[in-house]
Amino acid sequence: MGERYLSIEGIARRFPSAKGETTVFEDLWFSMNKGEFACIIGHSGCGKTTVLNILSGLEAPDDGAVIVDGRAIEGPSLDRAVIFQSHALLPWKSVLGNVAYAVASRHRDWPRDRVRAHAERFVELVGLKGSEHKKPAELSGGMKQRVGIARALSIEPKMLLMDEPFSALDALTRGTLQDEVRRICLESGQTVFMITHDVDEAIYLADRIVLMTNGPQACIAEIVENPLPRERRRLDLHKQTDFYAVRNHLIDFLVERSRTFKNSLPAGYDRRRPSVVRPSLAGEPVLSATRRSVV
Ligand SMILES: Nc1ncnc2c1ncn2[C@@H]1O[C@H](COP(=O)(O)OP(=O)(O)OP(=O)(O)O)[C@@H](O)[C@H]1O
Repeated sequence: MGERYLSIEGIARRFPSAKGETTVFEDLWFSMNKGEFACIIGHSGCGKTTVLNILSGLEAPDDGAVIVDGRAIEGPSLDRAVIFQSHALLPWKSVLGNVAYAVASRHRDWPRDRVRAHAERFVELVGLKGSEHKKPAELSGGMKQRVGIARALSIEPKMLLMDEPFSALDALTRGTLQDEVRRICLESGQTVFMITHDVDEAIYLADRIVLMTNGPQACIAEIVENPLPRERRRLDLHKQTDFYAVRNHLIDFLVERSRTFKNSLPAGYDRRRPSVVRPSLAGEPVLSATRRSVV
């Protein structure tokens, strides 16, 4: 990690509404380095999916820009793969067929056997070897989500964009897939931006957690740096010294400060530089701040 990969620069999104126009969010600033894993947390309607759509290139911001690898996003790119909560698989194609379809779109000059071998590698990576000839209708929710993950990973994107990818799964499958995605992302050095409502999931997966205030006119309240060591195991999280410090901080934000934050902004608050906080049992240091204190 280290080199800057993505910069969100002052983006806003507005939609027509009964009152004329609603600003969902405005003046969002956030940047990510290559290989970083960021989660975004905020209440329903604050605009998380809209931000992700803008990062994918499916939507354009009304103000501001997103720069990736030095260039403004102007549309979708195979460099940025999206994993949705619903799997969006092609129902008439097999597991392997769904993945191979993505590979063939990425590598139009590859012969069929090379496409197939590449797709097989990713089907195996997500633990679906043996089910490669099944159609989506024959798969459980967890298996379908694995196909979606294999399909996104198979095009070897520079960035993964994930919209609550595990939320529809049972707890056991969710945990296993979280482990696999974390391992694969760490090994591949992919940059990941993920939406989640699950505080524990964010603490397990993310290097940094972006906290959005409630909408409309949502903004980034704070960037939370994860104090846990990067080498961490899901089942040991609760034994980590700072786990409860960061967990309490996130829950406190969701319960209270996401609602009140905008009304208590100090004069001169600079949205370009939201506070950076690293919760710890040893106190709660604000690493950089444009406001005086963190509750
Ligand atoms: N195409 C659209 N036209 C009009 N309003 C829209 C459109 N897309 C999103 N919105 C509105 O923008 C707001 C933010 O939507 P978005 O789905 O980004 O929120 P979210 O934070 O992802 O919510 P959730 O957590 O429930 O998925 C909502 O009020 C939604 O109704």
